[in-house]
Amino acid sequence: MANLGIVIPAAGQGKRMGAGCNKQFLQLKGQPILIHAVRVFQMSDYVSEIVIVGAENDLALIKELVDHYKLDKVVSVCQGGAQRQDSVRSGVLALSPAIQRVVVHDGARPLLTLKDFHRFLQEAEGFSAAIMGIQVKDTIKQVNNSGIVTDTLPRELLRAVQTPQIFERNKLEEAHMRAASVGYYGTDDASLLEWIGYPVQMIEGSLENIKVTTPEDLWLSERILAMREK
Ligand SMILES: Nc1ccn([C@@H]2O[C@H](COP(=O)(O)OP(=O)(O)OP(=O)(O)O)[C@@H](O)[C@H]2O)c(=O)n1
Ligand SMILES: C[C@](O)(CO)[C@H](O)COP(=O)(O)O
Repeated sequence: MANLGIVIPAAGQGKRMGAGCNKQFLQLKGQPILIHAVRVFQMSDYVSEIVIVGAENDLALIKELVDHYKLDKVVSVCQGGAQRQDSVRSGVLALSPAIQRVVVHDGARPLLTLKDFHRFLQEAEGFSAAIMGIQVKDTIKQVNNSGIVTDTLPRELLRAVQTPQIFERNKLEEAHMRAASVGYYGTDDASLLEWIGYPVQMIEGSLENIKVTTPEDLWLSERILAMREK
């Protein structure tokens, strides 16, 4: 399980947050969201290196934060691309050749605990690709372009997918390269392996491991952190 490489995509624009800056620099309990997201991997004995992928204009600030918070497992802060997938691809290529297993985790998911990460690693052992996801609580319907419901999907088979996602490095690289060569885009990394036909194992995630996407997620994140302090 040791010798893991971590890729943190953090090169988004945070448009849905509407903060006028990259949402990952907004503070949660006095520290940037991005730092919360990275720290869990800095603390894990299974992790040997971390790559953070940032937007061109954010690279200097990310490097300053890495120094300030003494994140000495961060081996590279590299430039991302137009889509999340382009950013992850750059990050994977920046890992050192010794890394055989890669974990991808959104820079906008600051609430993953070390305990949940280690449980995930344990349950992912033996699988070439595994992802965190949670059972959906609502009924999910499919609609057409006019908003007419075309299907009610079987809820027991549905999962809302999170990160971390773990992969054998050669399969992740292959999937990213093949997708890039034909311009195929997926909303997560696992979908690229699924597209090729590789199996991906689902592992139970955590309700608290939310992605900070819209302003109410910030409020919820503060509440979750406050609850953990009790
Ligand atoms: N070109 C991109 C787009 C997204 N991300 C990262 O992927 C994660 C998940 O993306 P999301 O929450 O959608 O972030 P944004 O793209 O910043 O949000 P929005 O779509 O609202 O602009 C974030 O950590 C984000 O920084 C990235 O590295 N490179
Ligand atoms: C990878 C992800 O966090 C899984 O839920 C999600 O798909 C990222 O999507 P986004 O549109 O870039 O937020």
